[in-house]
Amino acid sequence: MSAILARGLTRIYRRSAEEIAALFGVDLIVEPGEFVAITGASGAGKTTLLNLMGCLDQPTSGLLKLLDRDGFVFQDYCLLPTLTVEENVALPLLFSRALHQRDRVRDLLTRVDLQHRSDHLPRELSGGEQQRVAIARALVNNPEILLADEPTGNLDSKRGNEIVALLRDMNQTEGLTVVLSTHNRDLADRADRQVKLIDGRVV
Ligand SMILES: Nc1ncnc2c1ncn2[C@@H]1O[C@H](COP(=O)(O)OP(=O)(O)OP(=O)(O)O)[C@@H](O)[C@H]1O
Repeated sequence: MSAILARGLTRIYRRSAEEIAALFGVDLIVEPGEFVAITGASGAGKTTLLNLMGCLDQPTSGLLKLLDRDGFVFQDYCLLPTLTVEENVALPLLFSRALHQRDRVRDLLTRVDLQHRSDHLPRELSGGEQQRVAIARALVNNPEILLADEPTGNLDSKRGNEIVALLRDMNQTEGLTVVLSTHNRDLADRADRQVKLIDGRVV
């Protein structure tokens, strides 16, 4: 079974009389354990595609099948400012009705090398550190698929490389399926496969 299967996936934004086809007839299969980079110029439809895969948005038409629960990482981290690092990572457990699994949270914070910062607030961390907290949070419910929209977009190239190395490591050691979008050619080259979008279509 594929991790992600999209057939004829289309998303049209309607604003009064205007229609913008952000994504048009996209066919895509991602196999379990793959590491795929979605590339393309600004406005090509990368965010639209990832939002659909993450069920943050609904397609206008087409078919989308997902193997299992997914975790989502945003370009601008989306951490809650008044919660500590540990509380941010534990937050999805609340919604999945799991008890606060302190061991799981601690394990993930160790994995992203932030075990010593668990009591800090997001504003006390650098951008790269905040993104590592966001990755730990996305993984806390043991998803099979990790979706990351420009996870390195706000970071310098050194920090960006560290984030991609971390995702690559999770992919190789735990078989996590990873789909990320990026403008950065070097980062895209480190994926198993690149899927390029031009004007909402896969080329
Ligand atoms: N809510 C919206 N209403 C109308 N048009 C939208 C909306 N969101 C996105 N679009 C349009 O859909 C197209 C695809 O946008 P999308 O954000 O998916 O591109 P992207 O490849 O992620 O771009 P970037 O690299 O700049 O983030 C663009 O033309 C954009 O202007």
